[in-house]
Amino acid sequence: YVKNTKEILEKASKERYAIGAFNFNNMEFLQAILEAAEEEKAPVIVATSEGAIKYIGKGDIETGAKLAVEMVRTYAEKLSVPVALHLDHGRDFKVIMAAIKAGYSSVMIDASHLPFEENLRETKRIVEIAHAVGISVEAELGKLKGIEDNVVEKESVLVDPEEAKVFVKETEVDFLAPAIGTSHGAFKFKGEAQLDFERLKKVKEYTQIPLVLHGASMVPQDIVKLANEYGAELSGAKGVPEDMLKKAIELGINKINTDTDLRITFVAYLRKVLSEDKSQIDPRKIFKPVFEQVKEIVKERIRIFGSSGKA
Ligand SMILES: O=C(COP(=O)(O)O)N(O)CCCOP(=O)(O)O
Ligand SMILES: [Zn+2]
Repeated sequence: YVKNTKEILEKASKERYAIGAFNFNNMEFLQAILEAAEEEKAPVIVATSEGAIKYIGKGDIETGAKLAVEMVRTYAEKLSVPVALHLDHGRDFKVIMAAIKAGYSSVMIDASHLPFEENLRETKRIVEIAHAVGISVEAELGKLKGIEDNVVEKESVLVDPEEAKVFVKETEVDFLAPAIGTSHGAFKFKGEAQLDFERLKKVKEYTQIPLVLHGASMVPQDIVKLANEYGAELSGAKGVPEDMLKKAIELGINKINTDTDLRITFVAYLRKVLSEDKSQIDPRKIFKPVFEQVKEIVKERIRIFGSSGKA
């Protein structure tokens, strides 16, 4: 169990590969992600958003954070690969404190919806507290398009590399998520997929710290098609193409947030299993083949990110 996420990201940054940061909301997704990392001999980051912590704790933040840490630590001590637990999109101070107290390896303070100076101040405050207890901090500059938790970002505001330089220097944040055109969910990009690689290059040059890509799911069309064949309505779903992910990694992305690809795989195969085995009522028999597929998609992502065999 990695005590602070910066450890594994600094190595990835030096060697120009990326580590997957896969979101989980329950035991089965966590199992699939950790099995995939073990089979790929890859360091891995597992992440819970604030919504995931509330879901795991049935509304009680302390319970959710504690249970997440216990589950991850218990599984991780049996594995040969490094596992870090990260708070994704921390916005509520109470939730960030609960994660730190429970023993998370890193926390994200997401104040990117605030003006620059306020984002800087908020981030600085969390960095001081987190660093005092030896854990790493992620922050975000610029805004993703699409729905971010309860904030609907109509227009994405891309990162300003000059601001990034000042921001990292002033806050001493350990890794940064620069907005370069991605958005959360299964419907990315208005038209053609495009990322602002020029900005990314400058942010890496100016900050020299590990960088994070949010909204990085690829939304595989074959799995979307399968889901739709079994009754889902996901037409028009679109993700980040593989060549763009690889280019982003070459230019300095070292942590890649992936949630939607696991969700689509889960939904497609759950629908398939339920429609093919109509008398099955044992959840273990329903979930086993479904999460086998979730594990496979995580392994595929780990291979694309270049972290296979890096444990
Ligand atoms: O960047 C990503 C995932 O991007 P993706 O949608 O492209 O997988 N994330 O930070 C995941 C955010 C999940 O938040 P919530 O649990 O509130 O739905
Ligand atoms: Zn995100």
